[in-house]
Amino acid sequence: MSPSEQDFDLIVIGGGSGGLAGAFRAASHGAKVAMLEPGALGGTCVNVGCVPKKAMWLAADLAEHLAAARGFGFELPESTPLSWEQLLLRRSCYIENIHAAYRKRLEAAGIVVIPERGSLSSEPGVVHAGTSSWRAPRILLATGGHPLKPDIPGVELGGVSDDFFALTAPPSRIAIVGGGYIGVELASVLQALGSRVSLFVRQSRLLAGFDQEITGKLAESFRQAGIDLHFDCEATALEGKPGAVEAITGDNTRHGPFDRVLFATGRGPNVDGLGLEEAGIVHNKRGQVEVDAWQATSRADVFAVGDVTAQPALTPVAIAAARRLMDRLYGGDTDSRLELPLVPTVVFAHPPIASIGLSEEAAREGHGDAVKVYRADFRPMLQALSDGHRRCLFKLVCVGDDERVIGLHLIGPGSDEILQGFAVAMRKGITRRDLHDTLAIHPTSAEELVLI
Ligand SMILES: Cc1cc2nc3c(=O)[nH]c(=O)nc-3n(C[C@H](O)[C@H](O)[C@H](O)COP(=O)(O)OP(=O)(O)OC[C@H]3O[C@@H](n4cnc5c(N)ncnc54)[C@H](O)[C@@H]3O)c2cc1C
Ligand SMILES: NC(=O)c1ccc[n+]([C@@H]2O[C@H](COP(=O)([O-])OP(=O)(O)OC[C@H]3O[C@@H](n4cnc5c(N)ncnc54)[C@H](O)[C@@H]3O)[C@@H](O)[C@H]2O)c1
Repeated sequence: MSPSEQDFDLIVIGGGSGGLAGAFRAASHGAKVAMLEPGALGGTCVNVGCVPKKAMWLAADLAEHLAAARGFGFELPESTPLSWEQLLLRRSCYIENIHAAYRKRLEAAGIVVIPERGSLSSEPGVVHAGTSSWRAPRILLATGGHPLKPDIPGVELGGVSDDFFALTAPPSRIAIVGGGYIGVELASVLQALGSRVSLFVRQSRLLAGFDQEITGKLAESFRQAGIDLHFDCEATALEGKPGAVEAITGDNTRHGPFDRVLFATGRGPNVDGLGLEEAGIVHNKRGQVEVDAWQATSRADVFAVGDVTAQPALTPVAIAAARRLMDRLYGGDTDSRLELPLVPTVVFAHPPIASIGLSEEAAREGHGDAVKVYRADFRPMLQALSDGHRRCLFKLVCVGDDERVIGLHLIGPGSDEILQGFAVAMRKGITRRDLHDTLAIHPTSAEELVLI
């Protein structure tokens, strides 16, 4: 056998959230693993997703807390400018530490990292990478996704979320197109850090699929914060030149000029050059690899996890899918697989939204009059003490005589940290009575959920 045909038990294509989790878990069960990753370790989440996004969100949160501190009596100067350069430096140091930690763990686990783009072969168990081919009886596809732009004239004048992370200074006027997770998060961070943001949403609401009352509150907060919000408004063209771009919308209105336009109009799977057709791997119309409940593709040796599939595009979903798959393939746990109905999620807007289970609309559609909704609408103590305007709305969606909790939706400061523990409880199938039987922790915002 030539060196390029070295045998592994598993070849992982992609070193992002899902690929790394799969490689580590398989190796922990004793598998000999190779991982192909031509880019930075950690993929989207670590380099151009969750992690740098959260750094920016924390900066925006601190800006809000500085205002609250003044309300408490701290004598801060009128203007407390942010050094964008310093923030970016801190952010990249943090990310470099993650890379270093991964490198150390990969080495310790004996995982061979091949810095090449991989593609499947029509021959089962073979992966091509550069001029080499590698063999393993099992292959994991974890190639993730990339931002999509709409097909409109002048689209090249606009960027995507990756370009947001490359900004060396905050734009003074920016347009963001798209009212999903990324559009909402970027709009909110940039406005809080001093940009004037216009957000163009083609639907009549933010964050389709989330509880509508909660997203209505977010829209209200955005308007209060000064975000110029346009609903039912599709960008049909961009005109101008870099640094002075106008957005033309469906009704032929011109908006701008903006120094930047960013598209946050969804993401597509990284399947170009992956050899799916040659390998006979079935995918859907969007190119996402079809997997069954066991992450198996249409070819017996190939499995897939994460954003390259149609499963929810969230890091913990990719990680859980990969770990459970490896526990099944190499750890002897024959029942191990991802269970999806209850996916907790946070939208890191200002204020944040945290959500699990059915929205009020979805619950009423499925369960009609058996649904009962309880609300706590209050001003958190920090806001009240500092004359802040932020309120929290916590919603409990219950069904049946025993009031089983089937949805929990929070908006307001602290929501992002509160949901995780309640997600554990939801998995256990709690009722409203269980919440009432739990002693509150006082004084907190979270206690509202057991008193609701
Ligand atoms: C701006 C933004 C913010 C986000 N915020 C959050 C958040 O707060 N919370 C959350 O849960 N999720 C968040 N997400 C989603 C999350 O980042 C993804 O769901 C997650 O990274 C998916 O992991 P993955 O392993 O499937 O793919 P990725 O992390 O994208 O990794 C795929 C890797 O495969 C590599 N690759 C691609 N093609 C090949 C090939 N042919 N050969 C070898 N390697 C290849 C790529 O270089 C990449 O490193 C965010 C996403 C974005 C864009
Ligand atoms: N906090 C988090 O967990 C987090 C944060 C960011 C991203 N993500 C993940 O990444 C995924 C991708 O994020 P996203 O915001 O790009 O996608 P998304 O699917 O959440 O939202 C895309 C938005 O763009 C709109 N859109 C699509 N085409 C358009 C067009 N031509 N013109 C105008 N609007 C258009 C859609 O209607 C939708 O509102 C998310 O679905 C989520 O799973 C998660």
